[in-house]
Parts: sequence; structure tokens; C-alpha cells
Amino acid sequence: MPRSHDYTGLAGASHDPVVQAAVLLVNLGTPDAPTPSAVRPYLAEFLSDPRVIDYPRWLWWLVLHGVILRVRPARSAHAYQRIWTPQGSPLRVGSEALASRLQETLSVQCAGRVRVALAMRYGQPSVHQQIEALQREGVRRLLVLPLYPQYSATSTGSVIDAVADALKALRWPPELRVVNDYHEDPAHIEALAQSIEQWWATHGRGEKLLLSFHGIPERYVRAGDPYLDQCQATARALRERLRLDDGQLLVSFQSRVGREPWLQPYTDATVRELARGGVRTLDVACPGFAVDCLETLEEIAMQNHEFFREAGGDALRYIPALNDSAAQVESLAALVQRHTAGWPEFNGCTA
Ligand SMILES: C=CC1=C(C)c2cc3[nH]c(cc4nc(cc5[nH]c(cc1n2)c(C)c5CCC(=O)O)C(CCC(=O)O)=C4C)c(C)c3C=C
Ligand SMILES: [Fe+2]
Ligand SMILES: [Fe+2]
Repeated sequence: MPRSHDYTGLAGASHDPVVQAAVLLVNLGTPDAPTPSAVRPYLAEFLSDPRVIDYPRWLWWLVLHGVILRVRPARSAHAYQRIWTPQGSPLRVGSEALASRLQETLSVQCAGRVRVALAMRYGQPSVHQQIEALQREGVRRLLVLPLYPQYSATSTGSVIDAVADALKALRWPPELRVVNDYHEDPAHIEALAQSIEQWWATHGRGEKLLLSFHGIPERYVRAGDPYLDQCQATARALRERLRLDDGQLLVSFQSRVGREPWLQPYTDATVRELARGGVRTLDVACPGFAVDCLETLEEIAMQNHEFFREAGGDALRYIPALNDSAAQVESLAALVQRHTAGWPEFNGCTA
């Protein structure tokens, strides 16, 4: 009989491997080089995802291929060139560093029984490749941890799609858990608060603190995406922990693409308004980004710094993401341990 499906399995391999658990960190992904020809396939994959842009496929295909992919790759490549490092894209370098430090920490805490791997939602290594690689190593329990503290269908939801697609191809999928969000996790809030306080201890305190989150279309929130609520909850928790009022700690949304309204207030309008209103030093943190990337290093620390100065401000000071700091590694390790409760590989792990 011809077979209608070809599932990936471990034919011939022992079905009694050293049972292992794995944590798969997933970040957005980034181009392989800061050039239009490398940015184009990255944007094509990203912007073809219906979770990100939900217009009717035929209409969007015409706009994407007819207009956007002719114009945007050159513009984005120019932005990537401003932040590219000798090791590559900051998002990739930072995510790899975080994964390897989390591996070190969990290896110590769990006596070497847990694997940490990193996948990119768009580009390489893909979620599919990494899940197959883990399965070849004998991993039978998988915790997926998208590096997005706040859930959005456009980010976390899309990672869940990719995981589901990858598992569908397997003959014997592993046991699965997924972290939906960690926007109010106390250790995460404490790590953010301490990094802001430490930054202030070194550089002094600006007149106001702005928290800038990546935006999404307003329409998605009206349709039930909890992202706005979760951003506001993160901001509220930080405001309380840092003992600030809502005149001292403000929230805005950045990185708008296209013409429809996105979540407001917009970050660029907000920094200009603050400068025009007499604020001279403004501190900006981006708690929605686990690792620094184009959107923080170029859009905030460079572009919005320029907007702030053009409108009369002196300095917009970007407070770096948690990246591979000990505080972020420890808080994610604790999160992993909570979400794997009952899995034998995690029995007896230390804190
Ligand atoms: C067009 C729609 C977009 C939605 C919706 C969106 C949501 C969203 N994005 C992030 C995190 C990141 N986005 C990054 C870059 C980026 N985002 C969009 C578009 C949307 N994002 C584009 C087109 C780009 C590429 C750069 C550009 O051309 O402007 C990045 C940085 C990637 C890097 O390589 O450094 C991150 C991270 C979240 C969390 C989110 C929803 C909440
Ligand atoms: Fe984005
Ligand atoms: Fe941007």
C-alpha cells in the first residue's frame, strides 16, 4: 500500500533512551546579514505569517510582493547595519548567550538531566529543526518557552503554531508544555526593577521613565488578544515596585507598521511631546524584549533619541534589556522549574 503520510521517527533506534527533558527557548528571528538580499527572505517569511498580518491572503500577497518586499528590505538593512556586531545580529548573539547561560544554570541545578536549545520563529534554526534534533537526542519531555513576557497572538501564538506543526510531523511526539507568558512573574518583575535601579545608581536618574512595548494593531486587542492588559499589568507591577506614580512612569507602544491604528500612545509621539513639554532627560526601558535587538538598539536608542533631541530634549537614555544577566537567567530557571513540576528530570533540582 502507498503511504499517504511520512512521519519522522527513530526507526532502528532504541525506544529506551536516557529519557531527557528539554527547554526550547524561542525568539523571533533575525536576518543572516544586514543586507537587502538577506533581509528580504526574513521579512517575506515573517510578514507572510497570518498571525502577524491577517488580511485576506490573495490581497496581502499582492501588497507584500508588489510593494513591501520591494521597498522595505533596503530600509531595514540600513537600520540593521547601524547595530550589527562582529559576531552578528544582536538578537541572535544575545539569545544564544542567554540559552547557553540558562543551560549552565539548569545543568548545575538539575545535575545534567535537562537540555536547553534555542530556536527562531522565522529563519534558522527553525522550531521544526530544533524539535527534530531534540527528538534524535532522545528527548521525551519538552517545555517551550517563548522569549516574550507578554502573550500576543502575533508573537507567542505564532510560536505555538510552529510547535504544533513540528509535532504533527513526528511519529512519537514528546510530552509538551508551553509557557504562555510571564508578564507578572515576581522574579521577572524583580529582575527588571533591579536592572533599572542599578542603571540609575550608575548613570543617575532621568526626569521620567518611559516603558516602551512593541505595538500591535488595536483591532487585534478588540478581537481578544490579551497583550495590552498584560503590558499594563507589567507596567503597574514595576510602578509599584519602583515606588513611582503614573506621572513618573509612562507607557507607550513602538514599531508601528502600516496604516491602521496600533496600540497608543505611540512611542515616537510620546518622546517628542515630553521634550516639548520641558523634559530634558528621559530614561526608556523596553520590558517586552528579553534580549536587545533592532527595535531597542536602533529604534529606541538611536531613532527616538534623535526625535527627542530634535524636539528640544537633551538625552534619551536607553536602559538595556535583561539579556544574559544573572538576574534574567535565575528568573527563567525558576520559571522553568515551576512549569515542569512533576517531570522526573526536574525532581530534586535545587533553586
Ligand atoms: C507588521 C506587523 C508586526 C507585528 C504585529 C509585530 C509584533 C511583534 N513583534 C515583536 C518583536 C520583534 N519585532 C521585531 C522586528 C520587526 N517587527 C515587525 C513587524 C511586526 N511586529 C517587522 C517588519 C520587524 C523587522 C524589522 C523591520 O523591518 O522593521 C524584532 C527585532 C528583530 C531583530 O532582528 O532584531 C522583535 C524582537 C513582538 C514582541 C510583537 C508582538 C507583541
Ligand atoms: Fe515586531
Ligand atoms: Fe522597528
